[in-house]
Amino acid sequence: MRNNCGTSRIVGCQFSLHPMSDNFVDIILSTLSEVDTSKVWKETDDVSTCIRGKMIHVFDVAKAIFLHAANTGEHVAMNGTFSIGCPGDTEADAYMDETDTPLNEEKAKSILQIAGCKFSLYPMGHEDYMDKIYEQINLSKHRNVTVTSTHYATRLDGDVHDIFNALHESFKLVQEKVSHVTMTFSLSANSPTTK
Ligand SMILES: Cc1ncc(C[n+]2csc(CCO)c2C)c(N)n1
Repeated sequence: MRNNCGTSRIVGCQFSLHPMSDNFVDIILSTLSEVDTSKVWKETDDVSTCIRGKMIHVFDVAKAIFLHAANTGEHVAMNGTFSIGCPGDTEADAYMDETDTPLNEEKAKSILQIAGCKFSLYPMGHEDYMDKIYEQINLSKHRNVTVTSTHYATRLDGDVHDIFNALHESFKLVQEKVSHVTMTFSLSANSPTTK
């Protein structure tokens, strides 16, 4: 395989939560503490939060954080980047020995929330990268979300569980073929702007 730029299968997600509320500090901090992050490495600063570990837990935690924040009813935005196979990532502190049971699904599944999402896949160092991207955009159409193309991104509308499922599946399938992949996303819930 020519994609040998990374051997580790640590997944990371660097993201920021932006609640459009006077109460933003409480919403960010309580969300970060309410969600069970014990199966991922986590670091928060004034700009963003980074979580790292097994793919299943990184997606579980990212989804739960967005759902808990949106469940306040406030207009909440979340932007971030998922990454896998980054040559600079190290496995040492990445919680790679955890079992595969996601810790937040039980609580999160009862939260029903509609959202809009724009995502972009970046399969790194691959000549056929546009084919890899189109494959996933086409597959998204069968994942219970409305798919629209827009400049530099694909828009997904629907339930947050279905949106995260589509993001997770796209990311998982691409990294099986391309070692180093990043995926950016931008989510918005409870926006006063109708589409
Ligand atoms: C997920 C996430 N992590 C960190 C920040 C940065 N940040 C902005 S306000 C605030 C709370 C008070 O310091 C923090 C940590 C963010 N926006 N979203």
